Amino acid sequence: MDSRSVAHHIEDSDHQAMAHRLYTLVFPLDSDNNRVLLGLKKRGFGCNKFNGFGGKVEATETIAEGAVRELVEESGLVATSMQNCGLLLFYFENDPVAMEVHVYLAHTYEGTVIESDEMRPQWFDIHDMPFSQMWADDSRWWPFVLRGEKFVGQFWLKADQATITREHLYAVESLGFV
Ligand SMILES: Nc1nc2c([nH]c(=O)n2[C@H]2C[C@H](O)[C@@H](COP(=O)(O)OP(=O)(O)OP(=O)(O)O)O2)c(=O)[nH]1
Repeated sequence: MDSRSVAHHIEDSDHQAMAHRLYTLVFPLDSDNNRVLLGLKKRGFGCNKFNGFGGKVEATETIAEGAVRELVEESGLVATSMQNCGLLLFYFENDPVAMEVHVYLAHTYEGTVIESDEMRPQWFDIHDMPFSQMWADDSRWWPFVLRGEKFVGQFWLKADQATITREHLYAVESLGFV
């Protein structure tokens, strides 16, 4: 069990004991213009989907460090302030390892947006997200972001990694355990 995992704080005894692989997911916001930067994933897991910027947390870094690193690698932006806004847990059919995704909003950042090998960045209106080209769960929890609510979402998926068979999504006062 990864000691950085926060899954044991989630009241779900069936899943607390599972191994959790840690990921980050960062959404740079342009609040003045109500825009968010997404990237079209060009390869690998989630190919051809728009998403925030993130990936696996490496063994030698904290989750927040991983979030900053993945953002700069995939978008060119260096976050100067980030807020942890959500926690997503994905359980795939026939997979003993759950995905634990730490979601952040980047309110300020430096640098220039660049296309990377992995992502083609594009700004979107926060009220007009390309959900048909995003992961199926994203349209469920994005409204929490719009309302400024922190959230925890647990999603159970079929082995096709797309079909949600069950979900438990709720607002939390704090993600202080993260
Ligand atoms: N919005 C959203 N993001 C998701 C979902 N599922 C999921 O893994 N992600 C995110 C978490 C990570 O940011 C990203 C997956 O990480 P990755 O496989 O690209 O990780 P990586 O860059 O380290 O991988 P690699 O290709 O370099 O080996 O996708 C989902 O359902 N919705």
